[in-house]
Amino acid sequence: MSEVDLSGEKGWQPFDAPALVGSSLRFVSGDPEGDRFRVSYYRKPDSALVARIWFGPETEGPPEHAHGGSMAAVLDEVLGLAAWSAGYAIVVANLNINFRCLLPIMQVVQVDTEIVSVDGRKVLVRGKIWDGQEKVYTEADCLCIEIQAV
Ligand SMILES: CCCCCCCCCCCC(=O)SCCNC(=O)CCNC(=O)[C@H](O)C(C)(C)COP(=O)(O)OP(=O)(O)OC[C@H]1O[C@@H](n2cnc3c(N)ncnc32)[C@H](O)[C@@H]1OP(=O)(O)O
Repeated sequence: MSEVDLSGEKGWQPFDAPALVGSSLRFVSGDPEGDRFRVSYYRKPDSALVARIWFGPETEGPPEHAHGGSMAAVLDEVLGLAAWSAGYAIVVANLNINFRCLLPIMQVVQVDTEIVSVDGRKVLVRGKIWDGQEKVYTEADCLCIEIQAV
């Protein structure tokens, strides 16, 4: 497979997910040379977590487009990690996804995240998979629940 450019934008700081949550998180980001997902995480200057993600041929659902479950897996990981990176040790309790447009595979897209609210143990994270310019493929609200860190 050819080189995939997952570089971030000026001012984004690389974010080391395994250093924060451990090496168990391999389903989406565990095979950086593979044919499924390739992922790089960053923090923006406002410290929001952002990801650059390549959906490889093994994520295919509709011909030449990403399987909905592959997008769900990405959103589960990235939005959950956004809560962790903001200081909340959580698991995801509810993930509500709207698929807006078919997402072509074999291209790099971006996941942006935002911590919307914190209410006791409940942390609501919102995110989207988009082209980084204007085209939104998928939007999600993710309810995370704080747990005792393991
Ligand atoms: C570990 C290292 C990882 C390290 C890796 C971290 C990376 C993160 C990215 C990966 C994320 C995942 O995939 S995690 C894997 C997928 N997720 C799971 O398998 C989670 C399975 N579910 C659970 O374990 C449990 O249901 C919990 C922990 C989420 C909640 O159980 P609990 O601790 O008993 O809390 P509970 O009292 O039920 O709920 C607390 C409050 O949240 C509300 N609440 C709970 N669930 C829901 C819900 N689905 N929808 C609405 N509201 C809900 C309750 O009403 C309550 O509100 P109130 O009465 O207080 O108002």
